[in-house]
Amino acid sequence: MIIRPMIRSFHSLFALRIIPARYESSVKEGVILQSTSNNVYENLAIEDWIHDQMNLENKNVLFIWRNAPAVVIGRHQNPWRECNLPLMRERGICLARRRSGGGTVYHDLGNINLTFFTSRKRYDRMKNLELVIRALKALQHQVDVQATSRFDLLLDKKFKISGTAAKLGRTVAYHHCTLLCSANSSLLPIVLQSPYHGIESNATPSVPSLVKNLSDADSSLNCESIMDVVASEYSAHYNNKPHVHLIDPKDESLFPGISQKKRDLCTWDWIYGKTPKFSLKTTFQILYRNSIVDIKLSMQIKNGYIEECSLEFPNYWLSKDLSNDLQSALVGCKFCPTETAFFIKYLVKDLSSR
Ligand SMILES: Nc1ncnc2c1ncn2[C@@H]1O[C@H](COP(=O)(O)OC(=O)CCCC[C@@H]2CCSS2)[C@@H](O)[C@H]1O
Repeated sequence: MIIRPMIRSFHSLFALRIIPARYESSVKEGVILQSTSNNVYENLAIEDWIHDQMNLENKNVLFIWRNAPAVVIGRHQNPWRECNLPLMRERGICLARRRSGGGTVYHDLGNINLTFFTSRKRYDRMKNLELVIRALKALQHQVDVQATSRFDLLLDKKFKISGTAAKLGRTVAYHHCTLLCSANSSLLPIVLQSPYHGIESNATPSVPSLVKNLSDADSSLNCESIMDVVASEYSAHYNNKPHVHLIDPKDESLFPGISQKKRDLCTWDWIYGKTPKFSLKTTFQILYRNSIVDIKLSMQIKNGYIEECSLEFPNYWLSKDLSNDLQSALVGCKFCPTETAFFIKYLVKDLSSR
């Protein structure tokens, strides 16, 4: 039988200072927090806050959260190589860079995220995944879910339903994973396909897999029931009554400094600027006075800004001086392929007509 966890507001517990007194007394206790927000930056800010502010020497925390459509890249990844940014812009899908390493995943309300916070000493990804598997089996005992050596969860030995990443601090650690319940599985591979070619970089590449939703295996495996059963299993592990504390990541009184953490995660400098240095080599064509002109472009991009740029045109078409002017106009600009291509086409036409 599944015991539905009791859902409480976390606010009163903190206000009464019950949390520090009670939960810091024993490692045997696990606190379950569930976000009331579907904003990816707010939820990632909660992870940062817990990581930076909570003393996890004697307690563990499970944070349960879901986001509106978003693509979440790893700390050391290149967004231009990992996803379809123009399509995401068109569909209003957010891009977020998380603090943990690893590959790129797609989130929407059909995807659950689970963050297991512990002291660094107690960090154990396999134990957490085993807990998730026990929870899924409690809902549907025939479901075939197994953990792999790279900490993915596979359904029927073939389809990925969960990806893992982690952040190890000096004293605190967290392991977070996704769980695909009823996400938009036709949009997922399209959004994670970059339209750009010619990017060379040492950034962490993602490892694409065939994915499937748990609800396709059995309709009882929906987001609500899975969040409940994971919470119950987590509580059972600590012999606690299952209590899920609802938290609002906008609540500065509960999480002092959280708004700044969210702002940091939303900045261009974090999302794009943290991309490891990379180069782009490409060719493109522009139509000018009824003829097609081939242009070769080569760039070095550092911290998201164009550091070096070289453009090759047919000599008869644009003088060396004008071509140099164009290259230096691009150096120092933020790298944005759509804007950069537009800018080059516009300036090239302008310069060549002089
Ligand atoms: N939501 C989701 N769940 C599982 N697998 C996914 C998902 N989205 C995409 N994918 C598949 O995984 C690969 C990338 O696998 P790869 O192994 O490269 O990366 C990961 O798994 C990272 C997991 C990060 C989990 C964090 C938890 C909270 S915030 S994000 C991608 O190309 C798809 O094929």
